[in-house]
Formats: sequence, C-alpha cells, structure tokens
Amino acid sequence: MASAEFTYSDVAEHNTKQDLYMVIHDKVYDVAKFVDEHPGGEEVLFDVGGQDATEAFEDVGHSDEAREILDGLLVGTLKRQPGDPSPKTPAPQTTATAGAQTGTGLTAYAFLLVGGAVAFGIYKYLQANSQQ
Ligand code: HEM
Repeated sequence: MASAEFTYSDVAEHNTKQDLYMVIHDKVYDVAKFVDEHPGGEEVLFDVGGQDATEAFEDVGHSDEAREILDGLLVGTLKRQPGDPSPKTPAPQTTATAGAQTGTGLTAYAFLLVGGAVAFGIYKYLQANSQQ
C-alpha cells in the first residue's frame, strides 16, 4: 500500500474531514484518522488538506514523536509531473519574505528622499519670499 504513487491532482481530491491527504517531503499521508487527535487542532490540517503541507509542518518544528505518527499515516509517494507546483520547503519562503522586506525598505527610503526634497524646496521658497 505504501508503495502507491499519487499525482498532485490525486492528492487534491482528498480534501474533506473524512478523506484527508497531504504531502510532506514528497510523501503522501492519509491524515483522516488523525484529525481528531492532532494537538495543533483540526483546522490547520484542513487548511493544507489535499496540498503540500511540508512548509506548514516544518514551520511548527514538530517533534520526533510527531514524525513517528506521520510514518504510520503513510500511504504512498508523490509522483511529480511537469507543471506541478515546485516542492514547498521553508527556505524559499524566507527568501521571498526577505525580498519583500527589502522592497518595503526601498519604498520608505524613496519617500524620505522625495519628502526631503519637497521640504527643502519650501524652505528655499519661503527664504526667497522673506527677502523681498
Ligand atoms: C499529519 C501531519 C501532522 C502530524 C502527525 C502532527 C502531529 C503533531 C503532534 C504530535 C503535535 C504535538 C507536539 C509535537 O509532538 O511536536 C503537534 C502539534 C502541533 N501541530 Fe501538528 N501535526 C501534523 C501536521 C500539522 C500541520 C500541517 C500543521 C499546520 C500548521 C500543524 C500545526 C501544529 C501546531 C500549531 C502544533 C502545536 C500545538 C500546541 O502546542 O498547542 N501540524 N502536531
């Protein structure tokens, strides 16, 4: 049973409470039996039901015990096909966040520059006027 292969679209069909699959590190898990027992609550599992949950799972820093439970839920491996979303790992997300922060920083800097220039212009204008 554990040797079965699933495509992304196969996994995506299992997204209800009674029938819930998820992908973690390219392995496919049947989480339906575990939903009620999850110490992190069932809602978070529904959120990633039928999807790649690698990032969500790793972000929490689950214990070895959690990984053992995972072994017991294994039903197969993910068969990647062209056009599938790339594997989700925490690393690319960090890069994306860092990029977004740089973008915000630059925008703030641009505002500061423009604001400074306008203030300088007003100052010069007032100074010129007061000399008349
Ligand atoms: C089938 C996959 C999963 C299994 C077997 C699992 C198992 C566990 C276990 C055993 C714990 C207790 C703490 C620990 O041992 O690390 C836990 C806690 C937790 N899990 Fe999961 N988990 C799974 C998926 C997820 C996912 C996808 C999320 C999404 C965010 C999640 C969020 C959490 C949270 C937030 C806690 C902390 C709860 C608390 O300390 O109050 N888990 N999980």
